[in-house]
Amino acid sequence: MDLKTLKTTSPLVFNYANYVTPQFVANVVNVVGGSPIMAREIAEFPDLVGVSDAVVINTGTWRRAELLETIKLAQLANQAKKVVVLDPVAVGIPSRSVPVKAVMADAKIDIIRGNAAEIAWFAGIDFASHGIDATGEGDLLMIAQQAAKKTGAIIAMSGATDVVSDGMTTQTIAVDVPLLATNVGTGDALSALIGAFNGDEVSVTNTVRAMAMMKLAGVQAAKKVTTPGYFANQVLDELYLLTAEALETFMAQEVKNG
Ligand SMILES: Nc1ncnc2c1ncn2[C@@H]1O[C@H](COP(=O)(O)OP(=O)(O)OP(=O)(O)O)[C@@H](O)[C@H]1O
Ligand SMILES: Cc1ncsc1CCO
Ligand SMILES: [Mg+2]
Repeated sequence: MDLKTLKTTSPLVFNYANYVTPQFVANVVNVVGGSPIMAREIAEFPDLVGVSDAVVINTGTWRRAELLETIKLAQLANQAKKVVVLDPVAVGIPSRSVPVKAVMADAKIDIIRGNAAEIAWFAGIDFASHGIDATGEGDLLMIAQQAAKKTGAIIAMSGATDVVSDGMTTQTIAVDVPLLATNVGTGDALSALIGAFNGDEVSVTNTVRAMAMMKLAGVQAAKKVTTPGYFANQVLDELYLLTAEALETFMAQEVKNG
């Protein structure tokens, strides 16, 4: 959906969130006009999936005791034909790949959003990382395309250059806003935003819209503040203020076909 539709229909985004950043994630969905809800109780999943437009599964603080529940959530979303976004935090660390492998084996993931190192793991390509951060260099377009082909999911790779690919169509946004990487949770929030924009239809364009929105909010915020604490709040304000017209103009200028 476009931003106008998002603001009028307010897609409900069910975040199976990590316990580090849920407040920021919920606020990002809220300020753009969506509606966030968080939950971990399996007894609630059928009801919550039923009323949701998107389900976003973040494995950042997974627990083995909750693994079957996580799989069940993805399956319920599949059955209800709700878009499923996976945020595979630090999946390159072997213990962190356990929930990702399990969910992908038993359910269909529509969109995977991660940094370059996380996406490279799906492509089977080495890429340096340090905990939750990507630190290496590589052929980003090729990595995103490979990951899309191997998983069958739309890949949303974030970083100084954002890359979105379904294996056939690949689009990039090469706009460097280093402050965007200073706030822990910007990526988690971006995954939720991707869920919101894909709530009516899963597509590369809707995924690029979400990536462009976060990037443009970062560009605008960086014009006003220069330190991380204020920046995180300014990003929320810019997301709140952004119009559908400004977003489409930014996309026309900055989204390139790869
Ligand atoms: N160096 C950078 N320059 C510009 N934008 C960046 C940069 N690094 C990240 N971003 C932007 O920050 C947002 C989050 O992407 P990032 O790759 O940092 O996710 P992440 O590593 O999963 O973050 P987190 O784990 O903190 O949630 C995206 O909108 C991305 O475009
Ligand atoms: C710091 C951190 N640790 C697990 S999840 C998370 C938030 C980044 O995704
Ligand atoms: Mg992350």
